[in-house]
Amino acid sequence: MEAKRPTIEFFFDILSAYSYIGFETLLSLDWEVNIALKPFLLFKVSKESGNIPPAMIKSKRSFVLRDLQRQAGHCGIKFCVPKRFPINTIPIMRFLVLLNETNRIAAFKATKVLFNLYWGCGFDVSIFANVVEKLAYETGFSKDELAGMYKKSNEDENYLQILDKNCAEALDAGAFGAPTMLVKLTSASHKEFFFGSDRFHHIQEYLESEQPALIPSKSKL
Ligand SMILES: N[C@@H](CCC(=O)N[C@@H](CS)C(=O)NCC(=O)O)C(=O)O
Repeated sequence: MEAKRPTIEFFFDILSAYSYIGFETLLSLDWEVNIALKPFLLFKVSKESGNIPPAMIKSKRSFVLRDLQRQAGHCGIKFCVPKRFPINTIPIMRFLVLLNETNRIAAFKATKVLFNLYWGCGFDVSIFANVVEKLAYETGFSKDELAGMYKKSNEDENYLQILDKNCAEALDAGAFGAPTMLVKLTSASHKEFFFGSDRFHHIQEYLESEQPALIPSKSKL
């Protein structure tokens, strides 16, 4: 009988460079876990937790830029500073919510495309025309279908509500930034909170504490 798998809920915003690194790292791990995408809004989570975004503190901003370049290089992830930052990611995050509700695999592919276009190539992903072609190529949807989904996600308030619900869920669990990960072991009744793209070794130890067999022995972070 197959072992039940733990779940990692990945809370992210395309605006967040460390979420980009966290997403790429998470996808590269061959852990036997379920991954649930949880699009949320970094600004809302920062504000409502009383945090100050790192880019607003001068010394932190210059460190963060160097840190991101070093960390992306260390992980073998393409990185560049986008021409426009910050951008309004609400419309594109609403679109990812819709996709995630209707086609999980396409949501993973679209998230990868959007992170890569913004943090890997520097394109302004808040302009749908800049991203639709690449999204169509990677997800298999036509450009018209994607444009229809984008329109629907930004007209139907249900998708904003899901985005807000994801923010509230993360905040309730103690979130103050991104990426936030909530890990649910199969035997646990609670979700364990982790913050940052640089804490996968902690998550690994946590997962191994329950079912070491789900983590290949070569998977040392
Ligand atoms: N050390 C973490 C830093 C993550 C980070 O700084 N994330 C930003 C958003 S891109 C944030 O939410 N910062 C809030 C904070 O550091 O309090 C990592 O490597 O991932």
